[in-house]
Amino acid sequence: MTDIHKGLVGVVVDETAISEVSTETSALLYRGYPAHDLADQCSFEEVAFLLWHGELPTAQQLAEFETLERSLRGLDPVVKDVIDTLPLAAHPMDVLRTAVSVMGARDASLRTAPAHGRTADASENNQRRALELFAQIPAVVAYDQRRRRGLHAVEPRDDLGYSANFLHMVFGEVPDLVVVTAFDVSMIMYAEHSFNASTFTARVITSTRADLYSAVVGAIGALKGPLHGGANEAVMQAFAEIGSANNVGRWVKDMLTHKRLIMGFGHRVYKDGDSRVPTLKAALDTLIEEYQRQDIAELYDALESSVADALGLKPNLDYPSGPAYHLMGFDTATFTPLFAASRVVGWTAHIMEQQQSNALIRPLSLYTGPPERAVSAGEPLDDQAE
Ligand SMILES: CC(=O)SCCNC(=O)CCNC(=O)[C@H](O)C(C)(C)COP(=O)(O)OP(=O)(O)OC[C@H]1O[C@@H](n2cnc3c(N)ncnc32)[C@H](O)[C@@H]1OP(=O)(O)O
Ligand SMILES: O=C([O-])CC(=O)C(=O)O
Repeated sequence: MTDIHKGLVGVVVDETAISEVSTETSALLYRGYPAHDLADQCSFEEVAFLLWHGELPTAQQLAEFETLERSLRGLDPVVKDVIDTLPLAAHPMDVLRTAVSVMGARDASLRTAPAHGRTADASENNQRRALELFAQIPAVVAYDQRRRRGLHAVEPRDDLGYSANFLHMVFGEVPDLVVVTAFDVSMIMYAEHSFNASTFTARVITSTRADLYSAVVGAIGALKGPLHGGANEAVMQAFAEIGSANNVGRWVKDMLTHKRLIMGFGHRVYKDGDSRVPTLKAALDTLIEEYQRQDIAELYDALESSVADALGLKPNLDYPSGPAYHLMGFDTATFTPLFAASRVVGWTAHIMEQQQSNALIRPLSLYTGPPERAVSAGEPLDDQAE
C-alpha cells in the first residue's frame, strides 16, 4: 500500500538554515534569533540582511546596505506604464505579479545566462535582483493603491528608512512614529516562515533552474490564496461583515452552520497558537490607542474568544495584521501585497539556498484513473467516454 501524504502534511522535504518553525515550542527563529526579539531590537533592513547573509550586519555593513537599498527604490517607468494598462478592478496581487514579471523580462542579465550550466543564474546576480525587488515592490504597491484612489504617484525619499519611506509613498506623508514602528514590526514578522506554500512554490520553480523572477512570480500566485496570505484581506472583510462585537456570536454560529472557514484562524504547523501573533497584536494595540478605536479591540477579542470556544482554534499572523493595516489606512485589497513586500526576503533567501544545493523537486503520484485500455479505431469519441 503506497503511503500518500496529501498536502504533504508532516513531510520533511529538505533542510534549511534560514528559519526554524517549531511545532513543539510554537517558536520562530530567523537564523537562530527569535523573531520577536528581532522585531523588538532591529529594523526590517537589518532582518533582511540577516536572512540573506546569515548574520546581522555590522554598523558599516548596515550603512552600505541601506545606501544601496535607498538608491534602488525608483520604479522603472515601463513597469508604471504596464500597471497603467491594467484595470482598476484588477486585484492588487495580480498587479504585483504582473509588475514582477515585467521586471524579470527587462533584466538583461538573464538573457546572457547559459541554461545548461550549474551556475545558470549566478548568485551575485540573484543577490542584486533580490535587493532590487525588496527596494521596488513598495513602489509598486504604493503606485497601485494611489492610482486606484485617483492620486498621483509619490516619489521615494532616500532620507527615510524602508518602512517610513513605504508609508510616505503610499500616503504622501510620514505618519507618527508609532505607526511606522508597527508597520516595521509587521514586515519583520511576515519576512520568513520556512517551507510555507508560497516559499515551497518558489523552491519548486527554482529546482528546475528557472530564474529568480519566475520563482517570485509563482510565489506571489501561491500567496494570493485565502488559505495563505489572502487571509489577511479576508479577516478585514469578516470584520466589516460582522460590524461590531455584539454581532460576533451570531456571525460565528452562521459560519459554522454553513461550514465556512473563519479566516485568520488555524495553522498547518502551529497547533497551539502562532508564535508571531503576540508581537503583532502588541503592535495592533499601539495603533488602536493611536487612533482611539476601542471598537476594533472589542471585535477582535470577541471573535478570538468565540472561535476558541466554538472550534478550539487560535489566531494566525493574518488575524492581527488585517485590522493593523486597516488602521494604518491601507485599502483591504492591498493587505496581501504588503505580506508579499515582506516575504520577498524569505522567498529570495530560499531561492538562493535551493540553488546552492539543488535537486529537481518532482514527487510521485498514485494513479487512480481507468486501467490501460485500447483506443478502438473508428469508435466515436462519445462512446469511448461512456
Ligand atoms: C500567514 C498564513 O499564511 S497563516 C494561514 C492563513 N490562512 C487562514 O487563516 C485560512 C483559515 N485557516 C485554514 O483554512 C486552516 O487552518 C489552514 C489552511 C491555515 C491550515 O489547514 P490544515 O493544516 O490543513 O488544517 P485542516 O484543514 O486539516 O484543519 C483541521 C480541521 O479544522 C478545521 N479548520 C481549520 N481551520 C479552520 C478555520 N479557520 N475555520 C474553520 N474551521 C477550520 C478544518 O475544516 C478541519 O476540520 P475537519 O477535520 O472537520 O475537516
Ligand atoms: O507557514 C505557513 O504555512 C503559513 C504561514 O504562516 C506563513 O507563511 O507565514
